Amino acid sequence: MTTVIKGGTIVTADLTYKADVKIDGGRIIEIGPNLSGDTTLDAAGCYVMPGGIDPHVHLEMPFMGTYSADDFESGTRAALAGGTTMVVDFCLPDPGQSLLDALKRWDNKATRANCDYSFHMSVTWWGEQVFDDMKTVVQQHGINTFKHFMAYKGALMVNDDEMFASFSRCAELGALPLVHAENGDIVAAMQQKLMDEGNNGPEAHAYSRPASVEGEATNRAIIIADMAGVPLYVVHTSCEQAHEAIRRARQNGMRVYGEPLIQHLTLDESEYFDKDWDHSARRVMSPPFRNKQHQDSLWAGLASGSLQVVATDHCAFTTDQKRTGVGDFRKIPNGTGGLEDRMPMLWTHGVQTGRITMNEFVAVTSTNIAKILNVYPKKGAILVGADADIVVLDPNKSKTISAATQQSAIDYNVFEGKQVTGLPRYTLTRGVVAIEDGAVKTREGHGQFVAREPYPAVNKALSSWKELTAPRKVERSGIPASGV
Ligand SMILES: NC(=O)NCCC(=O)O
Ligand SMILES: [Zn+2]
Ligand SMILES: [Zn+2]
Repeated sequence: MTTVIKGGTIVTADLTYKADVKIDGGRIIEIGPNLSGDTTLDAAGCYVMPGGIDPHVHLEMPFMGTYSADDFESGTRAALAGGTTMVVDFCLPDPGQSLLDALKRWDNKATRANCDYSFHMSVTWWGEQVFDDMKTVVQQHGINTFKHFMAYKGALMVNDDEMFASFSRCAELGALPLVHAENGDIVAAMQQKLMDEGNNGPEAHAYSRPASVEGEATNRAIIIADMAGVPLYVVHTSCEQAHEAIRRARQNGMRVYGEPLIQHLTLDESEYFDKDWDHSARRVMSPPFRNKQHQDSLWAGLASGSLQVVATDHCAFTTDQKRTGVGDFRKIPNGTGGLEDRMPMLWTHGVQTGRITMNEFVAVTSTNIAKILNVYPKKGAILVGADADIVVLDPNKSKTISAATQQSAIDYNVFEGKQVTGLPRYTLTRGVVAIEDGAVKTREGHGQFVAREPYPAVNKALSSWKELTAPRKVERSGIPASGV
């Protein structure tokens, strides 16, 4: 059974042209004019683009004494409704737990996914078992990325020596380390100080995590990665200080990638000063929202290429869950939603305002991360042979974002009331129509795990350069006698 997407304009990271797209067996089999098939999807007036890839989600995440409310079913349904066709979640081993045991749990949770997915592995503790498991994870489980939390002291945080050991192991295995970059020691001290002073509301969450603690940690992670001879991906880059460290490293020839979130690009710190406790607490996430100057820096990074990916860090908690932190902001579960809204918000605030082009939109929502994760062109491309993960975006279709009509399981939306234009007419996941003009036709369990090979090229280049420039003993003749 073939499907043809007819009459649209194909928009990829580097090309814009009119053509039809023919699909069979979940893949693109032909691109060209006047194609016909068993089923026709009308794309007149629409842009036919690679489906979005969100490389940063936490579905049913065990965190801060609870679980994030969207699981792989509701989370991937929300993703598809917004034009995202692949998500990457973070497998989180408990302290002392083997990486492989943790992975079994994540494999079980993900069986309900409506779209394709993959996993990053988190390094939450260090020891011989983790060292050994990392190899198995890369070589037998299709995971080539390892996440390190520099924050959440006493829980997920790892120290510099552990990071250096893990980054070095990544270098050997052809894997890419990821970091949540905030100085966890300073955050913990600032949190205590604020509480001691009676500053216990959600705004204190933001006060305890200023941009400088993110900038310092980003720079430190970059130096550690450089010493280990490995590329680095910095998740949820929210401020100029972190962006500046990434920009400088890239100018110095280091392979460092930065990932702003749609929340940081479009929402600011004023949300934390709202008189309504619930309103502010619902927006508590780490790093917190910043001011307009930081937002301008992030937008400039996307336009100039110093930042490469827009994600969501979708980690949604209900109002009831957030209320655990009444009287102590440290107990408010950290995280916000965004999976359904990333693409429409970025189209509206990025493409429509002229901050980024349509092609840059495709690059930062799909193609760049497909390349970074080593799944291009299976994902992130409109090419013959690629998976038919496609969004047919209608640039004239509008809606007002509202919790009342969203797919996410939570009872509010941080973008509530925002008007967005540019919505999917169709979202296809491996050739199957999941969204049709707002109607949700997702199939629970349709999603498949996407295995990712290690990266021979980048890591080989870095290790060759490292070897070439390594310190060498100077051989000397006629060494003078010791002066003692
Ligand atoms: N970002 C956040 O506040 N929650 C999710 C966990 C993380 O990514 O740090
Ligand atoms: Zn994080
Ligand atoms: Zn996260």
